[in-house]
Amino acid sequence: MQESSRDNFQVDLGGVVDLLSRHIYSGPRVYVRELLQNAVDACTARSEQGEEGYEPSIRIRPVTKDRATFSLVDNGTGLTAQEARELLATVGRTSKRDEFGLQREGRLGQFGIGLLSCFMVADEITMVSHAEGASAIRWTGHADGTFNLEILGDDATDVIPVGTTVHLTPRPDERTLLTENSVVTIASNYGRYLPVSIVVQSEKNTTITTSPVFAKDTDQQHRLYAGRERLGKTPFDVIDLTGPGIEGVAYVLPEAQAPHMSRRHSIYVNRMLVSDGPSTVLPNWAFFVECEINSTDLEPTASREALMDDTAFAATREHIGECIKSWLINLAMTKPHRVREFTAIHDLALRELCLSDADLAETMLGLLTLETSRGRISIGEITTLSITEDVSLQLATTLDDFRQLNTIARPDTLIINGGYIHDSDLARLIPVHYPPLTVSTADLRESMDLMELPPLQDVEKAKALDAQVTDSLKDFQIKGATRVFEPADVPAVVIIDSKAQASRDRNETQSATTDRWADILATVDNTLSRQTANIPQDQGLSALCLNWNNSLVRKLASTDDTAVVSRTVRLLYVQALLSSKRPLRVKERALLNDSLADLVSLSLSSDI
Ligand SMILES: Nc1ncnc2c1ncn2[C@@H]1O[C@H](COP(=O)(O)OP(=O)(O)OP(=O)(O)O)[C@@H](O)[C@H]1O
Repeated sequence: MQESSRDNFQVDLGGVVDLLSRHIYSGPRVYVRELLQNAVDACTARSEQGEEGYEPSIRIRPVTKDRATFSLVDNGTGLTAQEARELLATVGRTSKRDEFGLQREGRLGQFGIGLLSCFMVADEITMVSHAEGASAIRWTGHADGTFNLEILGDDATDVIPVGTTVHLTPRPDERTLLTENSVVTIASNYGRYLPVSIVVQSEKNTTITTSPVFAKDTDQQHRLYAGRERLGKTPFDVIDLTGPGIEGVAYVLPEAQAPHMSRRHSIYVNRMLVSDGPSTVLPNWAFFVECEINSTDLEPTASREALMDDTAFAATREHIGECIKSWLINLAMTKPHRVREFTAIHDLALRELCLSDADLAETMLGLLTLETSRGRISIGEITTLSITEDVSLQLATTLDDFRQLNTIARPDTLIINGGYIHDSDLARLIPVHYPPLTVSTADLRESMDLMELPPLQDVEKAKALDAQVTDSLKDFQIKGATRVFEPADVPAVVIIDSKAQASRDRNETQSATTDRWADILATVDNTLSRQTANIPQDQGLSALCLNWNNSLVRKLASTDDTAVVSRTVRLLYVQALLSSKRPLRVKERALLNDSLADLVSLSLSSDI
């Protein structure tokens, strides 16, 4: 026969108390927060009873050289003996949840463990409490999981005001945390915006509570001042974040901010500080603000040091994002000069924002600037140019392509540099927000094909010159391609395709590195050369385009002295490389030196 029985789990109370008090919280300083929380909740409960003239208040008396005990006094509801037995002595039992297990509105606590945090600083917690109409009690809890409850007589009850006083006698190692300075600092940190007056009473009285910067009646001047206190500089502006279940401000940073640097955001729940550091409650792109918010919807975890990542969290995040975007749109509409200042400071953030939000892009895109073949101009100016001058917009997707295309751009084309972060994506938004404009991807080969050829009567001369260029520069795999382009004083431009560029880089590294690494690079280069061997030579895009408009080039085409042509071509190649801002490789530096030396000796021998 099978036997079965149902038993309760056995709980080692001392172990549970130790676990909860020492391991759920980040450190012992949170004992102040947990006591404040209980005191505020008790005052809130008493306020709800509608007693006339009731003024909630919390007073803290830190330890001093003459006072060995820390006390926190509230004039809240107090506890009856029955409640003390049930609520204080039962771990996990709380009065702050309703019959459905939901946290009561406006309460800070909900888990029934907060009081245990006091065991991090003291071995004993004593609570003297008096609830209206009941006898006062003295409850003492011990870290080993035991407690004493004493019901006080009428004489004592008569002189103890309604409310609760918690007494803690600190362990010597934690005493500092219960002295005046620490208590003021910790209480201000967590409780400065709490809705009940808190005063620390010691040699002097220090009022902890202050009106929150995000309170409805705080004017903008005061908010800017609070921002200066916090950031150390006056914020560019302060954005109001008030909405359903949330009150708050976002300080717009007055200086550029690296996107990867996380800012400190202070997040309060029911006016008690929960998180004071980087937070994902702000969208990633909002790295140009620092926030102070208070929510009635966000839910702290049991440690009260983090927030649950739930639907309220997502809604808060969305709300904050929307407020910041509306502020920007409003600024763009009403204060164009301010938005230009903002753009100058937080350019990168704005670029990211426009890419992630179509509404914002509709208003802000025109303000962003892009580098173009006509200099750095705003997208608004680019679109105006395109419409008024019938200029076609072409996007160079790499910096190198832009540099090359820039030199050969036709007057009816505007080349946009998409080589910097976000710029290609932003240029591609132009047709979306400014139809019917189009932006095509610029193609080096096509652009070269579109360049004008020399006039018919000069074609043969130009072809011969091209052959000489190809021969003079065969070591560099550059072919000659004489064309007609502006400006006439530029004799040559060099066009190098990305594969050729990669090979240039490998060759350079090969010549400057150790034998073993050079061997590896040589193998890579040979393999790649074999792979591209089937591509017809004339399809390679690396070319030196000589400018038939340039008198030196035309003179060169009429010279029979092949040595002079070869030297000049090599020099023109190096000059073109330098003016396209490409660094010279070892081989190219040698070529420059040799060509100059040749020219010097040529001119010396002609002098003799
Ligand atoms: N100062 C006080 N005045 C009246 N009742 C109190 C006071 N402090 C504690 N209590 C009672 O003791 C209960 C347990 O308190 P405890 O701090 O352990 O948990 P909690 O505040 O309910 O929840 P949490 O763990 O989230 O803080 C409370 O629910 C409350 O009913």
